[in-house]
Amino acid sequence: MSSNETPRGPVDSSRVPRYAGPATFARLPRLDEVGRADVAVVGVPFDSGVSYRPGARFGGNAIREASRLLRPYNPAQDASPFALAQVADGGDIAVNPFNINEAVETVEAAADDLLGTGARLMTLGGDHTIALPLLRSVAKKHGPVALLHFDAHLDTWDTYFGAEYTHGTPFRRAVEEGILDTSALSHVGTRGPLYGKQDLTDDEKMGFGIVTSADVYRRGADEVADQLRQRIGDRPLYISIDIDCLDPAHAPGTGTPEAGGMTSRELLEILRGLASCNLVSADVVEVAPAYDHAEITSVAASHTAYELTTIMSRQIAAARKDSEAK
Ligand SMILES: N=C(N)NCCCC(=O)O
Ligand SMILES: [Zn+2]
Ligand SMILES: [Zn+2]
Repeated sequence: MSSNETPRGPVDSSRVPRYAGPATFARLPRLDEVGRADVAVVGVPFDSGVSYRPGARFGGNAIREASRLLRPYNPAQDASPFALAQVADGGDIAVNPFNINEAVETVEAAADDLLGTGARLMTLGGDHTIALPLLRSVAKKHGPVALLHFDAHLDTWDTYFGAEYTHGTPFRRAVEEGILDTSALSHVGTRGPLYGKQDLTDDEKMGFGIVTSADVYRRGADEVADQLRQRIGDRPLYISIDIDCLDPAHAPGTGTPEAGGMTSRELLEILRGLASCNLVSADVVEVAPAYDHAEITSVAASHTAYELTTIMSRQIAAARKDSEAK
């Protein structure tokens, strides 16, 4: 979209019932209908990297279905994300479910193509394995990025059954590959049993800071967001959100649930507190709808993606305004 074109927004739900027609994210146009997008929402139906319950391959479409009720104005950020920038649904990246290495390559190549058009990515997973190829692609464009990782788990383990690419290992690979800015790495929402204390020592050596789920409860969302914002500064930021960062009460539909998690309100409030960060792309992963009830998890995931999309749209609009003023 050039600067003077009006973005094409969602279907008007006061004219076409919101439950009618095929679901795109937030009832937005498809990418092929608008040509190019400032923010491309893409699904990655891949769950061959999971260690426990499968089913996240259906997560992207469940989030799209649950996103039918999103409305165009976001009062929490005082912004209309789909009017500020062209946001469009780029459909799914077709990845090989039988060959993880090939799937990882396919995700990276598809992300390269989309980022090459100038779009930022809002990816709907899929299991957490896919964060690695997404980060590789983002780092090709921006250099090593700051990472904010919301998850019950560290996902910095080494291997499972000898496999390097799994949903428990993407961030160790990313650190090894030098694609993360190790001065600004944080996990948020971490909790639950580990294999040993060494897991934490290794993680700290990689450069991660940890805000546990109990820290969020004790200190509150605003203080946590302030601390994270200071650590991130103006570095290019990637946010990866494993929906299991939420308590199973708020996100039962996921593959490796852990008790004692954040509420969806806490997650959304922390994200809103990060609105001034330079968010270059983001993912929401690990929604496994077969374990969900009443779309609890996919509704939470759709609102999470909506906040992230709003942050990106606001920044795109602000950058456009800046460059027009010059
Ligand atoms: N990324 C997610 N959701 N889970 C990782 C769990 C790895 C394990 O089974 O130890
Ligand atoms: Zn997790
Ligand atoms: Zn994870």
